[in-house]
Amino acid sequence: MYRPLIRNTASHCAVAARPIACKGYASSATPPPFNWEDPLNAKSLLTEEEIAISETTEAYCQERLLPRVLQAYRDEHYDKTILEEMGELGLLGATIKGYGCAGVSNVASGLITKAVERVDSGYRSGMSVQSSLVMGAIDMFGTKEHKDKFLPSMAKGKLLGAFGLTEPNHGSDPGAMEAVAKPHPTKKGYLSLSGSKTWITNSPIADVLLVWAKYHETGKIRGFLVERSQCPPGTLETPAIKNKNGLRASLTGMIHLDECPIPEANMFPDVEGLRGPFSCLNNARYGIAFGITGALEDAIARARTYALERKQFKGNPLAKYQLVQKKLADATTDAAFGTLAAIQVGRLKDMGEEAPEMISMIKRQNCDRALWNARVLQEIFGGNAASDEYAIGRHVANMYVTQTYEGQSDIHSLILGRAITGVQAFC
Ligand SMILES: Cc1cc2nc3c(=O)[nH]c(=O)nc-3n(C[C@H](O)[C@H](O)[C@H](O)COP(=O)(O)OP(=O)(O)OC[C@H]3O[C@@H](n4cnc5c(N)ncnc54)[C@H](O)[C@@H]3O)c2cc1C
Repeated sequence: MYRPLIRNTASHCAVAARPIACKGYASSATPPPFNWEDPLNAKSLLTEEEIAISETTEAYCQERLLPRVLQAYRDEHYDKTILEEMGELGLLGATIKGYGCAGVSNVASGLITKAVERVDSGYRSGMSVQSSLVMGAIDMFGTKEHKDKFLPSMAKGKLLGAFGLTEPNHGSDPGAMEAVAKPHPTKKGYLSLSGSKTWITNSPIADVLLVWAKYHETGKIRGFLVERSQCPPGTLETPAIKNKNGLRASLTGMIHLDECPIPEANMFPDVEGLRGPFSCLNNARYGIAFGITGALEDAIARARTYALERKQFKGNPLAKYQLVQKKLADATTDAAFGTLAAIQVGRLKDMGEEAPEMISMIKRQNCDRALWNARVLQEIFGGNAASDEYAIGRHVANMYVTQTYEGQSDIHSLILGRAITGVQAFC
C-alpha cells in the first residue's frame, strides 16, 4: 500500500532550507558522479515533503499503472477506478486547501503529474482534467455551495469531471464559441444550455461537466456546471470519439447539449469572458509542462537500455556509436532543462508571481522538445519501434497530442510574441 500525501506545513512552500556548506571553489579532487537520470540535480531543489510525495507517486505509478497501460492503450480503454486510486492517495486537486485535498505546493503537484506521465500521458490527462480543469475551476470560481457539493467527492475520485471548451468550429479561437445559455422557456430559475463541444477528455464518463458558453444577456462567456444525473433524457449526449492515434489510454468524447435545463445557481457567479477558462488552463498547462518531462525521461531510459543491449557490427552495442550517443545526449539535456524550468515556474506560482506567458513558454518548450527528442530516440529501436511492446511509439503518439491540446505550440508562440513585441498576431 502507498501512504497518502501528508502535508508537512513547515516545508510546504519554500525551497528546502539547507545550511550552505562551503567547500571552496574547485576544491574537490573528485567531482560528484554524473547522474544521467537527474543530470542537473533537480532533486536538490526540492523540499523533503516534495521528495516524499514524488517517491510515493512514482511507486504507485510504476507498480499499479504501468502493468495496465499496454492493454488499456490497445483496447482504448480507461479504467475509471484509477481516479479512485489516485483519490485515495491524495493526488487529485492536490494543491487545493481543504475539502479533503492534500494542499501541497505547485512543485509537488508538478512532480505528481511527472510520475503519472512517466507511465502515460493519457493517464495524466484524465487526472489533470479532474484536478486542474474542473476541481481547480470550482475552487477558483465556484460558490461555497459548489465547493461543498462537488470537491470532497471529486477529491476521492468518486465523482468525475470534464471540461468543455473546444467546439467543432472553434478550437484555438474559443472566444468565438457558439454554445449559448438562455432563460429556460418553462422552468423558472433555470437556464437552457445548447451547443456542442468536441475532443473533451473524460466526457463519456463524467458526472459533472464544466461547460463554457455565452450568456444570453451579455454575450459573455460563463462557466456552467452540468450534472449528468439532473439532465432530462435527450438534453445531454456525450458520445466517445473512438479510434484515436494517441492518448488511447484516456477517454475522449463530445458533449451535445440540446436545450438542457441548468439551475441558474450552477453558473459560476463572478467570472466572465475568457479569463474563466484561461485561468484553469494555466494551471493545467503548468501540469503538462512538468508532466511531459516524465514521459521524455521514460523514453530516454528505454532507449538507453535498448542501446546497451542491442548489438550491431562486430558485436558492439548500439550505445557505442557516436550518433546514438548524441541522440541520448540531446534528449537528456532537454529533459533536465525542462525539469528545472518547471520547478522554477512552480516556485513562482507558489509565491503568486508567475506570469501566464511563463507557463506558455514552458508548455511550448517542454512539449516541443519532448516530441522532437522522443521521435529521434524512436530511431534507436529500429524495426522494433513499430511494436507497441517497446512503448516508444506510444509516447511519440501521445506527445503529438500534448503539443496540440491546451493551446497548440504555435498559439503559445503567438502569446509569447505578443508579450515580447506588444503586437497582437492572432488575427
Ligand atoms: C485527445 C485530446 C483531448 C482533448 N481534451 C480537451 C478537453 O478536455 N477540453 C477541451 O476543451 N478541449 C480538449 N481538446 C481540444 C484541444 O484543446 C484542441 O484540439 C486544440 O485547442 C486545438 O484546436 P483545434 O483542434 O480546433 O485546431 P485549430 O484551432 O483548427 O488549429 C489547427 C492548426 O492551426 C494553427 N492555428 C490556428 N490559429 C492560428 C493562428 N491564428 N496563427 C497561426 N496558426 C494558427 C494551430 O496552431 C494548429 O496547428 C483535446 C484534444 C485532443 C486531441
